[in-house]
Amino acid sequence: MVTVTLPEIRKAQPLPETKETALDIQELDIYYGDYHALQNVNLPIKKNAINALIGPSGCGKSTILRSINRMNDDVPGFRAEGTIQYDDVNLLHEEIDTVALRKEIGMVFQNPNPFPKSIAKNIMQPLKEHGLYSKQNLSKKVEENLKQVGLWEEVWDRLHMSAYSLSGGQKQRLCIARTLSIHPEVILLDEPASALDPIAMAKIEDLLLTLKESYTVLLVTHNLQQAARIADYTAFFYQGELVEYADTKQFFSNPKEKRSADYISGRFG
Ligand SMILES: Nc1ncnc2c1ncn2[C@@H]1O[C@H](COP(=O)(O)OP(=O)(O)OP(=O)(O)O)[C@@H](O)[C@H]1O
Repeated sequence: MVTVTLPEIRKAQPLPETKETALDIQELDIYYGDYHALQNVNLPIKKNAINALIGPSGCGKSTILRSINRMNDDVPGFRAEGTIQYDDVNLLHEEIDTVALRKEIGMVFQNPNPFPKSIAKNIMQPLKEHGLYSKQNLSKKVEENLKQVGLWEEVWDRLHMSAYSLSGGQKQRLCIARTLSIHPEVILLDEPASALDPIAMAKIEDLLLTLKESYTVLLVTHNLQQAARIADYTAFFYQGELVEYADTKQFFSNPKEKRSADYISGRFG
């Protein structure tokens, strides 16, 4: 019999907890003026995994996404202390190039916000802006991107129609395709399916499960069932504090903190 040691098994098939960290949030404090919105948050965002941020309204979930992408820089009174480490860069460094940052770390919002252009141009525009195309391969790239989000079959014969003619779920998948077109490493999604019907939501969830093979996914969701269904890791926030971070199965089946148990059983929030 061939025996395999534990380290060998780990090497062959990484356990979820041994996944590499894509973004490492360390001692993060966020202020809006005098308001201390996030307090000493330490959280690893795992590579090639779906990382869910959950918690009641106002607990700071969107603030984390917006801080990673530096979208709060212009908010009056906003201040961030601590580190968000990405490779060898602290994303909070004041001299960071936010255009380059947003190419590596893309964002998808709650309400689908396609450009007021044709379906094809929604994909072409970022490709052009980032010099990622040649005339010969532009339509091929559009096709590839739309296939990546399962939209090609639905829209191939109306690529030149306005993106506004799509359904809500289709618009959201187009926005995800647009984000993917410039090859980010990390995708931040702020409640991407909360405005959608259950079928469109299921398509987004299936898509995220596919995307995690190639990308790191950081998902803010109010929907606990969604986090339980698709997230590999779950972080629960309450009033600006990270209460618990765990493997999703463990978090929902055996939370360590009373506040987590109360929240997932609907006793508050
Ligand atoms: N631009 C801002 N100026 C002042 N305070 C803000 C600003 N944005 C957020 N806050 C405050 O920071 C806290 C965290 O807000 P945030 O939007 O991150 O919460 P959230 O968990 O994403 O909430 P929701 O689930 O309702 O979107 C809240 O108390 C909010 O009022």
